Amino acid sequence: AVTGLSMAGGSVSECREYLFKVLVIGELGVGKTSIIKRYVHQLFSQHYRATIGVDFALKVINWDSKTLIRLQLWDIAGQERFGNMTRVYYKEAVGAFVVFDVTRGSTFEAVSKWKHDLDSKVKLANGNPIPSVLLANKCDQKKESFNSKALMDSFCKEAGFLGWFETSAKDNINVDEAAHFLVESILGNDKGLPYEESNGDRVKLDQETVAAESKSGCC
Ligand SMILES: Nc1nc2c(ncn2[C@@H]2O[C@H](COP(=O)(O)OP(=O)(O)OP(=O)(O)O)[C@@H](O)[C@H]2O)c(=O)[nH]1
Ligand SMILES: [Mg+2]
Repeated sequence: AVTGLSMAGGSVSECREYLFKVLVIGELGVGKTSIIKRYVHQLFSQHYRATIGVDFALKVINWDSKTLIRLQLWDIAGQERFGNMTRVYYKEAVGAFVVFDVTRGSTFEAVSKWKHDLDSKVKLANGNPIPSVLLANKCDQKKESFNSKALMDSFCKEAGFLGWFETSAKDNINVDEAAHFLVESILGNDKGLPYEESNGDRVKLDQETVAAESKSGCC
């Protein structure tokens, strides 16, 4: 199962491996856990079980022939509601999704608070806010209060989001696209990040995980 990596032989040293900690935040029940489950495991469940505290998931991405990205997704319970623990959870994150539910206007109104909580508690090494993307989730459903595209664009610009996507964890709409967009922005900020590691020993250590979680090895 590890042929992809073993065969690479001498060229392994040309690979780059990144570990990116990415936060998923937003109000109770907006679909944070569901989006992650869809993205990482291609699964969806109608059943709602509130996350307690924080959960984790790992997505290994063969970004291109020379780049392997390990995306560590931090699924933070909506019931944390920008409390004291969020400071601990946000530590060293390099990107974030803020999620709201298009069927519940109140969850959109809370977006600014989550964004403010994020920006006040975590920053890039250069002092800039970490890249963040807004997700308007449950777009398979009837929208209660959902702004026009133009309004969403200007809201994002004002609030400091890099962009926004209408997503559905249920119907698998825009989940991969949103993740790709965020990772691209994070990679654009990569210079000097402490999380970058060149391949080498690290790859050997992680061989089994990589082989288990991705269809083909990096490089
Ligand atoms: N129709 C529809 N339902 C969704 C979608 N995403 C999530 N749900 C449902 O919404 C409910 C809440 O989803 P969760 O993913 O548990 O929400 P959460 O944001 O993790 O909630 P907390 O952990 O409490 O913060 C569940 O019943 C899901 O099945 C979606 O895209 N479409
Ligand atoms: Mg959850």
